[in-house]
Amino acid sequence: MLKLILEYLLCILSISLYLIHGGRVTIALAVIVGFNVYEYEKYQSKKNSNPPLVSKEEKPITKKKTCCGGKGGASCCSKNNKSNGKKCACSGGGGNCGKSKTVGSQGDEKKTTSSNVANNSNSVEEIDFTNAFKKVSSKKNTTKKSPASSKNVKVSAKKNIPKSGLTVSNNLLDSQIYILYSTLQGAGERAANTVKERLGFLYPNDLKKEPIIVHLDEVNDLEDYFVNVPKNSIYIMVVPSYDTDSPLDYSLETLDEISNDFRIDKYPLQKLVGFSVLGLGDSESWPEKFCYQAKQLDQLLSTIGGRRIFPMGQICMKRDKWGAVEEWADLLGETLKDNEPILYEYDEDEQETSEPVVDLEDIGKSEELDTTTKKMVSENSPTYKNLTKQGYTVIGSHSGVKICRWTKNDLRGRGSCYKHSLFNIVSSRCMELTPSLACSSKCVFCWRHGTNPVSKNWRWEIDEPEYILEEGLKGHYSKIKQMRGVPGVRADRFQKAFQVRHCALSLVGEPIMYPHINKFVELLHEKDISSFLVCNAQHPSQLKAMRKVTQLYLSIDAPTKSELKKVDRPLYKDFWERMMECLDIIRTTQSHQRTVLRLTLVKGFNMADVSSYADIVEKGLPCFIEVKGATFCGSSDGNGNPLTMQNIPYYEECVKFVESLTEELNRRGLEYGVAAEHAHSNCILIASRKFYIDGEWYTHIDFDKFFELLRSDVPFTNVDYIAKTPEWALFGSGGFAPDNVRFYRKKKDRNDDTKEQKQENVA
Ligand SMILES: Cc1cc2nc3c(=O)[nH]c(=O)nc-3n(C[C@H](O)[C@H](O)[C@H](O)COP(=O)(O)O)c2cc1C
Ligand code: SF4
Repeated sequence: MLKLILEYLLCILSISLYLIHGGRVTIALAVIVGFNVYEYEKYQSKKNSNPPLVSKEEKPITKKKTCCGGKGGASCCSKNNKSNGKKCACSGGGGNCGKSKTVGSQGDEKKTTSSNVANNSNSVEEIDFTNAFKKVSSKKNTTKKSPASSKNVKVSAKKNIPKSGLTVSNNLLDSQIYILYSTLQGAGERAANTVKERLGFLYPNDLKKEPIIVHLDEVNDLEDYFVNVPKNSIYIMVVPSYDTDSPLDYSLETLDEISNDFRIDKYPLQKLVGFSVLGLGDSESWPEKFCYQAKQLDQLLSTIGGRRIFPMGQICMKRDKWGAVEEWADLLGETLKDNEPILYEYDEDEQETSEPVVDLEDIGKSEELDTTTKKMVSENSPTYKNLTKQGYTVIGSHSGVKICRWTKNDLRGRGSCYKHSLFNIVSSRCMELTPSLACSSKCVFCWRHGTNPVSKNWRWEIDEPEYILEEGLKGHYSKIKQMRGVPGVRADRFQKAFQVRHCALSLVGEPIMYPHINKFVELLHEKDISSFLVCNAQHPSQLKAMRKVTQLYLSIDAPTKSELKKVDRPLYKDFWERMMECLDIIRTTQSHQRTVLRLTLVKGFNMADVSSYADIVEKGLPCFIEVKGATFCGSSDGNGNPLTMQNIPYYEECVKFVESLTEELNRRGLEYGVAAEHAHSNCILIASRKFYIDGEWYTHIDFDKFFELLRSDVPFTNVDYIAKTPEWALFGSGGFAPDNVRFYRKKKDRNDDTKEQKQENVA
């Protein structure tokens, strides 16, 4: 206003002087006035774009952002547009507001983008959703960018995350603390317990809620933990680092995926009150990579919106004393008591991406793999030691072979496994092998859970199939050789055992994940070794691409989405859709194969809903349905297995289940019948009636015919290499082969049987 009056007076003065002096002085005066007005404008705009930096002592200003949200029409944005030449970051729709990306869901007016932080430079804005942190200073909005700062701005704009701010003073002690830990050998668990104990001293006087400890491997849905963060929580992450494959890899992979997933909120951890990471490592043996995974985790948490409330601890397990863990935890506790605002900074320069992953779908191009890719199980890794201790021979870096108890049994003339009764596999000539020790599920009944690597994608070095087969056979034969001194081993069977005829591709992990699975099966067939491939129904594209196998299994561990999630704890979010797709594939593309659905019954988990199982069978129309009671793997040895003996069904319960399922299938017009059994293994076979010829079951395999057909290059189907099911294997006959001697333990009870079964796997 004052400026206008001044300009008005000056104008009158100029005209008067012009009339008096004839123009020269007037021109000079007009130039002076114009210059001053210009200088004044410049000063005002500079003042607006340089808010004072907020010092730690200053109280954060909690005024909300001044953007119109669309209501202010042109006036809101035009000023900023004029001053810096950029679009307004208003998320509202009206007026002249420029369009820009908003973070997360629409209409959440508290969410701001980095660009609105940059543009509304004379306002003070909120930078998170929880009210735990508020932005008090936005960095200066430079119009001329140096190369470094332009890189920053670019990353920041892409990330849409504020670069710095102060938290509001909120009471951290009100939060629920989760201590999430990872471990392979136990130090991580011990450290997490120590942190819990030390923070526990603050409860209930200071801390309102007792800290909760969580083993990351036992979290059913890890993604959910980081996307749908529990309200008012603090995550304290305790993690060791491994330069070999370790369980933490999966957590890092999940966080990395979250940060790159366009479908979900990019900053889900903004809802977290805060986080802190405690890294464990060994700086003497791994000086270059000391606590490197803790650092990656710390950065990833920050990338998806997490706010560090306490500096990352890095503890060397060799050099530092255990007291260092206590010290870190105590300091963290002290910090929680302190309500002073915390400076939050997002430093793009420090953001590193975690391990590159190779999508299983792209694996055909595996030769181009990054040479820095890790080994799945390297020789110096604790996983390797665990596996070898359990009797596995680790082949190369991702395959394993082990002789199962049935192979030993059969060598001693005590009978084969259920696959002998059902399909004619002789256990003493069977090799159990997996080309992928890693799996994409964490099934509750898996005896290996807790020690095998888990991943959705293949992200490791790849061994050649020729090498795996050669070394696998070597490993298997060396274990057979060891049996020569065992009492009761039959010389004829011992001799034949050195010519493997069957390969059960199951053991542990998910064999179809191995990128060269087709080549591997081909090599088996070249050696007249039949192939029994068991898949977890999570990799439809690999299943579709499978060439001929002797028998193709899909494990169906539950008939409904919610039960499947509970039993298999799959890593894939779309696990149900994947399973449905696999069922479609075996009904269509792979219908020429001998297809089997394997149902593993777990009492209290997946036995109740017979009708839903019938839906599954109807969708896949398999040749066979192999129903097997789960075996007890022990739940007390810390393998994360929640099953108890109460979850193991009795044989009669399995029979009842099979009969009702068959009845239901027949009621729907699907022609299936109960064909064979192996009562000792709690295993019963339902078969399609196309294997019931002239009043007799033909569920066995004619292996010679299979190889003959394979070599003839003539297309053939599942009914072209069948053999009659012998009397002793038929349902109701028990399934014990006559040329064997039944062996009873002296004091045999159900628990003894279970102990035995612990050795047996579900191959
Ligand atoms: C095979 C192997 C690889 C390791 N790699 C690293 C490493 O890269 N960086 C590091 O700081 N520590 C490394 N360590 C040390 C572990 O992180 C350390 O011993 C930690 O305490 C193990 O925790 P845990 O017992 O919970 O598994 C490695 C240890 C082993 C056995
Ligand atoms: S049971 Fe099979 S599918 Fe399930 S986790 Fe174990 S290996 Fe994987």
